Amino acid sequence: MDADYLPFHPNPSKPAFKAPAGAVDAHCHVFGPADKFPYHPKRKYTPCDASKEQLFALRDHLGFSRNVIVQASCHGTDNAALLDALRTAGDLARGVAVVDPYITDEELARMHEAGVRGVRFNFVKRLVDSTPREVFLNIAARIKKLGWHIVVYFEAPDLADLIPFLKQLDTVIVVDHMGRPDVTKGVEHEDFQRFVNLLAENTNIWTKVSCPERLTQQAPDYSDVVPYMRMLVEKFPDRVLWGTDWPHPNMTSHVPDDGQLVDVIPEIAPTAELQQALLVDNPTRLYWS
Ligand SMILES: O=C(O)/C=C(\C=C(/O)C(=O)O)C(=O)O
Repeated sequence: MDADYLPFHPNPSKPAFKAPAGAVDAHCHVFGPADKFPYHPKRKYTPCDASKEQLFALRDHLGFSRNVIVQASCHGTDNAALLDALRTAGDLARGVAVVDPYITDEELARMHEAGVRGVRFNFVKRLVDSTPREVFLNIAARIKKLGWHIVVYFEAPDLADLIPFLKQLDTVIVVDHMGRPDVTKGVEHEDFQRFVNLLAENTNIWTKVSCPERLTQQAPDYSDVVPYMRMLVEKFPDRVLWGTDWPHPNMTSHVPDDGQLVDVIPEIAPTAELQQALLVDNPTRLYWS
């Protein structure tokens, strides 16, 4: 593992919040183990191993029922670790893969059979080299027949430039981590309002209200991120997802306590109805329908 990154919490607290039956951790990863599932040679970071067994034990510890496992850049387009975890979990997990344009229809079908229901387009420059937009459009066309959606990961300064591309995608689009707003600017700043307006004007665009641990300027207190998460839950209650982001790659400020992350949920989704939509109904509609 890269020396300057922190590992995941070895002993996360038991959350006080009781998740509703069927609750989904809709953004998490499996990494390695490297001796079985080596990391991609072109990766920009090397994480600590984080196994499917550890992920599923965390799911149970946090009182959740299901996972959506997302391919991370450290494994590139080698989805073997993801597919192995999906095949172990059966109906308790679904996946989001990263594919290249040369993938065969047979491999896509095998991924669907294993539980993959989307692909991820990563635009975060510290994580990946840039991919030509036409390559992504080609992949988007390839996955339509499978009914898959597209997860996108970008940082707030890149949003304005990405909007015309996003509008070319006629599937459901799920934005990771609220498009990573700069929480020092406030929810009314034009940058975050640009993101809010994008969802208001495009009902095919969803967002994960996740990663306060990455966005906060006052770790491990996440209160500066809660207003952003809550605004999106209240404005778009049927188009939000929540995830732990375990095992929290590339963290340097602190080691997030996954139990504490779960206990943020009632602050951002203050009613049982909002919690049901965020944790059960929305992920079920997108990944288990
Ligand atoms: O895990 C996350 O969602 C966030 C990060 C990494 C990735 O998503 C990835 O490597 O694909 C990050 O911000 O470093």
